[in-house]
Amino acid sequence: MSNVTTRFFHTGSATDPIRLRDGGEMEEVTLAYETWGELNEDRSNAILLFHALSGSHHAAGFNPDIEAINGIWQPELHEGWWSDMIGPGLALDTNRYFIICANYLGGCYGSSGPASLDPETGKPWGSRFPHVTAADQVEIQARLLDDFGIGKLVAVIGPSVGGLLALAFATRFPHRVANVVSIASGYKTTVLNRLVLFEQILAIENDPNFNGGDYYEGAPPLYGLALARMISHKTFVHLDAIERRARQDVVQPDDVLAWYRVRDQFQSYMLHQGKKFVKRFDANTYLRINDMWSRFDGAQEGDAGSPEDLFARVKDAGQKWLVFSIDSDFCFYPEEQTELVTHLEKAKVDVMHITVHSDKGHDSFLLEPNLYTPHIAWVLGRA
Ligand SMILES: CC(=O)SCCNC(=O)CCNC(=O)[C@H](O)C(C)(C)COP(=O)(O)OP(=O)(O)OC[C@H]1O[C@@H](n2cnc3c(N)ncnc32)[C@H](O)[C@@H]1OP(=O)(O)O
Ligand SMILES: N[C@@H](CCO)C(=O)O
Repeated sequence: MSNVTTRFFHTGSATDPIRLRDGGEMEEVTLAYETWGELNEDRSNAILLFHALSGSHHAAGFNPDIEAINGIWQPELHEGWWSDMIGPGLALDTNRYFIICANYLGGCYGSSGPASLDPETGKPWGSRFPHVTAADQVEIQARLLDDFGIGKLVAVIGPSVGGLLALAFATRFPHRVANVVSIASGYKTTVLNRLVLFEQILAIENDPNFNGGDYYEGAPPLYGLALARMISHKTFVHLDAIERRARQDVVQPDDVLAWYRVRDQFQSYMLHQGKKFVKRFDANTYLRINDMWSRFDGAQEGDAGSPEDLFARVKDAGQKWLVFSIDSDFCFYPEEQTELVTHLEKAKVDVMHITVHSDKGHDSFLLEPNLYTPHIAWVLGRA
């Protein structure tokens, strides 16, 4: 895949502000996004991809212009997170499809977010950046599709938190999408997941530099954000995988996070993940997306009275679903993922459920896309 560059979509105005479901209002919203492939003449070959928690719009190829939050070059930012999935002849075949991926609202990779400048003050939004729900996210991205003149999508695809957004899009705009691919995601965030996310909120908000979210003129809450990542990372990678991945030869014994000196390769590995993460991510963005994820309930996001009501509209629209669950997932537990399948089956929606057997855990979709490509290619091929 050749170089790609970030594009920007602007929407909203003083007379037509973006109204968010929690009451927030924004006069102008910017979405950073990338596209791959060509939109055909009747605009009928588009696929909308939703990225996960800390991902960006840069899903494939090499993008030289993604700026990390601290302005330091981060290799993992410039390489697409799904380059093995998107490209000529790949599952998301750019010879056939036009793929779009946007950095979600509240993000820190170019879309409007807490670290971006409030047009009214010329200063970073910080604590004043509004809370954004999954429904808000897909309403904004539907505007991006309108701007392209795209009516109905071939598919929406989302892994992890992106899978929640794919569900929200498919149920809020049931007639605007033919196929839905949900990967390692679910229907409703469980109490356990909300508690894990709550610990991450506490880690960030109790950082001495947090300053209520208004830290951009001083030292950022790196300790809290690193700790939040360390809490979450254990859910992204299968616990056995951590033992395999934590190498002895790169232990950094003098490495400390605040006051703590690592004692073994496992602590050193986890500390490294935290320290690596804070170079590319913003704490306020983490809190906004964490909040969106924590409160996710498919029926609520779709303004439906029940899952039955919600999926009845999916059935009526004739959507086809492909749901992947990962048997070693500690982030979206398999039972969370199968709950989605159960609702779809009860509504008699055309759904194919694939359980991926992987020793990698939740991030299997990042590390071994080859386990997913044949099924996705088949589903899209029948479109
Ligand atoms: C769909 C989306 O939008 S998601 C896109 C978001 N992108 C990501 O999440 C990418 C970041 N990756 C991850 O978070 C996931 O861990 C994975 C599973 C995708 C792989 O992460 P990686 O960090 O690439 O691999 P891994 O978890 O094995 O860690 C390897 C790193 O740990 C280091 N390491 C290994 N053992 C130790 C140790 N004992 N002490 C210190 N460092 C260690 C390695 O040197 C390596 O360092 P590097 O990352 O600087 O090269
Ligand atoms: N590890 C990936 C997937 C988590 O959902 C991320 O940080 O976005």
